[in-house]
Amino acid sequence: MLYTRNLAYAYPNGRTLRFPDMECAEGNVLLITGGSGVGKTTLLHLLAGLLKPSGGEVQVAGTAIQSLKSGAMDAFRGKHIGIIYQQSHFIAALSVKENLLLAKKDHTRLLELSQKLGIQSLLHKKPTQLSQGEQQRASITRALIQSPQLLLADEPTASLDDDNCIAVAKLLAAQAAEQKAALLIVTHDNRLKQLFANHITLS
Ligand SMILES: Nc1ncnc2c1ncn2[C@@H]1O[C@H](COP(=O)(O)OP(=O)(O)OP(=O)(O)O)[C@@H](O)[C@H]1O
Repeated sequence: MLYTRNLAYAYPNGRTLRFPDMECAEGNVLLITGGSGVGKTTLLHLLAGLLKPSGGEVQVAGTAIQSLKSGAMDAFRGKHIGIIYQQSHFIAALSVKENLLLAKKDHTRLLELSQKLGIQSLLHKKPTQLSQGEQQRASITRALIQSPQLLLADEPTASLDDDNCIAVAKLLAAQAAEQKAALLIVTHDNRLKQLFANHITLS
């Protein structure tokens, strides 16, 4: 589902970041950890096609995404890749439900996912009225609504307490497995190492 070969990225006037080769099959989880500044966010942006690598290859669902032009990349991302950020970036003036329907106007799917993720009673609320853990569950719902084949999660548990951290991470993995999505979690949160065996540390 996801694999990379010889992936590298050079920021203008910066050093070249080189990443170990990685693979993640559908339904599986790959955890990427590493300290501040090692390139976790850069890697996630390369895998999402938000940055073009200066070298190497990223394959998602059989497509070498580094070769796609920007319009085609945007369309590919919308169809195949769901991204979950540490901060949920919801529009404050809209309800949670309205925010989630912006991702895809599919009421049936939204209802089904909200029940699974236990947020159906929160849909009418404004995002700021949700706790951090609830916001993360809403973010996961938003990423899942398009049934992506690749789920990328950037520090999804960093702002959560231990109980919520484990609950959110397990929920994310369970949903990825159920939908046969490959799940890649990029984090400096060492608490997640106990949950996921498939693990690469960047340095
Ligand atoms: N726009 C930029 N221009 C030049 N260098 C950059 C830029 N963005 C990031 N870098 C450098 O690239 C390296 C990797 O940054 P990145 O943000 O990917 O690390 P990270 O592992 O996500 O860090 P953190 O955990 O602190 O968020 C760092 O050395 C950083 O200084």
